[in-house]
Amino acid sequence: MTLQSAKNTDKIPEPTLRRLPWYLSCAKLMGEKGEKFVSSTQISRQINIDASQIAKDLSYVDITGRTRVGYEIERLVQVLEDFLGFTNLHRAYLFGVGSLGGALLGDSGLAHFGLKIVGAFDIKPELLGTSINGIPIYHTDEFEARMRTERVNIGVLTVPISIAQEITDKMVAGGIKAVWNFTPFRIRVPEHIVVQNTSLYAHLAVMFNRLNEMNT
Ligand SMILES: NC(=O)c1ccc[n+]([C@@H]2O[C@H](COP(=O)([O-])OP(=O)(O)OC[C@H]3O[C@@H](n4cnc5c(N)ncnc54)[C@H](O)[C@@H]3O)[C@@H](O)[C@H]2O)c1
Repeated sequence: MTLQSAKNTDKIPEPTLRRLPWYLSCAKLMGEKGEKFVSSTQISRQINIDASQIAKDLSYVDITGRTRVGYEIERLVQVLEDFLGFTNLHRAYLFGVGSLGGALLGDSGLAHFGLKIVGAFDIKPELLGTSINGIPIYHTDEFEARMRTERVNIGVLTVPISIAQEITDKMVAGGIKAVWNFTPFRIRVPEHIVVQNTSLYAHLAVMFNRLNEMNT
């Protein structure tokens, strides 16, 4: 008997997509410890998410668990990495090499999650012609020309808020298909462009709120 044999073909919900990387990290860690199988109950204990929720989430990916033993770790890791798009590197450009943009360029972890930043753009003369973590920095005016020769479809936006829309428009006109927006500005894009807004501060607000709840 299998834990679940039929793959769920419904559109995958966003919360599920956000939880899958947690399962991946957990499975990897257990694999490194020499385990061969992992059950949803074991994952549940590690990351404090309901086991039935984990089994439901995993029904969206092409993996079948076995009663009592669970999922084969090696296969689970491979299937999740493929499903999440972490195995084929997505090429990206970054705009705005300031304190946040510079830190992102320095983060080799992004490549492990499938994002390879192949170039960055800024306007500060002292940055041009230099590189961070092997990633070259060019003048923003060079973007269109570079887009014609490099296959890049993601733009990471870390410019000042005042020019967030202007740079987004430039990216889209140049052929960028998805924008990872770190600015607090709600950028407007045509329908076929994917936007992911990310804010560290939003998580901070959740933490403060929970902290207050705990201490009242
Ligand atoms: N999402 C988050 O959690 C988070 C965290 C920190 C900062 N931010 C946002 O990220 C953005 C950058 O913040 P920061 O602290 O790194 O600012 P910063 O001032 O250190 O960096 C901005 C960089 O953009 C460059 N720039 C200016 N005009 C440009 C252009 N036309 N083309 C390319 N680059 C240009 C500047 O020269 C500078 O290097 C801001 O919008 C900020 O609000 C978001």
